[in-house]
Amino acid sequence: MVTAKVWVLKKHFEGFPQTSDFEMKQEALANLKDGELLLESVFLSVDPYMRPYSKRDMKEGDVMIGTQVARIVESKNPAFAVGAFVVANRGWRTHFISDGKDLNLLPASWPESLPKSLALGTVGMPGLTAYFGLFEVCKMKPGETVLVNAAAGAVGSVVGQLAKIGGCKVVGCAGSDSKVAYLKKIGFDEAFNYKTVTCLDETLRKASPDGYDCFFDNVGGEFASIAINHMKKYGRIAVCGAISQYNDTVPQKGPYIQFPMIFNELSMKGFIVTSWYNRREEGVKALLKWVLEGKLKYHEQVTERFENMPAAFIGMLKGENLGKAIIKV
Ligand SMILES: NC(=O)C1=CN([C@@H]2O[C@H](COP(=O)(O)OP(=O)(O)OC[C@H]3O[C@@H](n4cnc5c(N)ncnc54)[C@H](OP(=O)(O)O)[C@@H]3O)[C@@H](O)[C@H]2O)C=CC1
Ligand SMILES: CCCCCC(=O)/C=C/[C@H]1[C@H](O)CC(=O)[C@@H]1CCCCCCC(=O)O
Repeated sequence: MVTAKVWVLKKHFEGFPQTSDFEMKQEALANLKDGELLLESVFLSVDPYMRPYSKRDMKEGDVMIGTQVARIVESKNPAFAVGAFVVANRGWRTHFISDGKDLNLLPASWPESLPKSLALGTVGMPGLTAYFGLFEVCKMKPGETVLVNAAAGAVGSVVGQLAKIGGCKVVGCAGSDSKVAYLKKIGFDEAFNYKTVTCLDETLRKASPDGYDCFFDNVGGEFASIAINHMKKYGRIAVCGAISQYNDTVPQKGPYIQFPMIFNELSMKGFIVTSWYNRREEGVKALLKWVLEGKLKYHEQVTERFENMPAAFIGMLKGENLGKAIIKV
């Protein structure tokens, strides 16, 4: 019999999550029935959505939501071979049993040279968010200027590089000078540290005096309220995330967006990447190809050991990650 370690939400987060809000427990797994598989998590993902979705969907005592890359260690299902790797959505667990229906096998063509953890990042949900958000929601066209915030993270770093692949000028911001240096290294035309600029309005104007055609917003709040005034006529805003608001205990005021929306005839669309998953294969294929061609660079912030998941999650919310935050079990 296998015993799994799991992290549960001990206490709903109030403001910024604390390690004391989590509790590690053990779960005894039953013996496999026909049609079932036993899997072990190899890499787990910590993502910003876990903060707002925990409040909306979870109750205290539930296992934390989340995805993993897992290896099949035992199989009583002929469709799944022992040793194969899958992406699963089974929460913060070291081991679990599945009937196979909720698993996505890693493409058979997954190159040996690439870490399988990329299936949780650049070639997974965050990369697909950048791909569909930029090409379908922003409807980015060659020659345009794209603005992206949280640009050195899992989604933002892909957004910037896809904008360059698509023939655009890209401006990005992040919360440290070393992240800004990374953005320049991976091809951003302009990059700045939003925490140290004296005037965001002036910085955005200087980075693109003619304004922005596309704004890929990962942050919301005050940044978005200022950036909206820098959109060009018929500009498009993809509302992807609002991380600056996830830990608020008192809702922020504003923004009052009507004037720039009307004067510049802007389009603003919120989206959830899974709505595009009928085209998931297309997205994964394109992202994998660009990674293999060296056109799409990746960086992972790998935290060792399952025991450190809460710390990795809190660290990601604080901005300690460059690229995708991953836990290696
Ligand atoms: N709509 C959708 O389908 C999806 C939406 N998302 C959203 O995309 C956004 C980015 O996610 P992801 O790439 O996974 O995460 P990241 O890898 O970018 O990690 C989060 C980053 O957010 C930045 N951040 C934290 N607090 C603030 C703040 N107050 N103001 C500005 N930046 C902040 C930090 O970077 P820094 O050092 O720069 O501050 C941190 O590293 C999130 O808002 C997420 O919810 C993600 C996936 C799917
Ligand atoms: C105001 C909240 C904005 C959150 C934006 C965000 O980060 C959305 C992320 C989703 C992404 O589009 C695809 C996902 O898988 C994320 C949502 C995951 C929900 C988990 C559902 C619970 C479960 O797994 O049991």
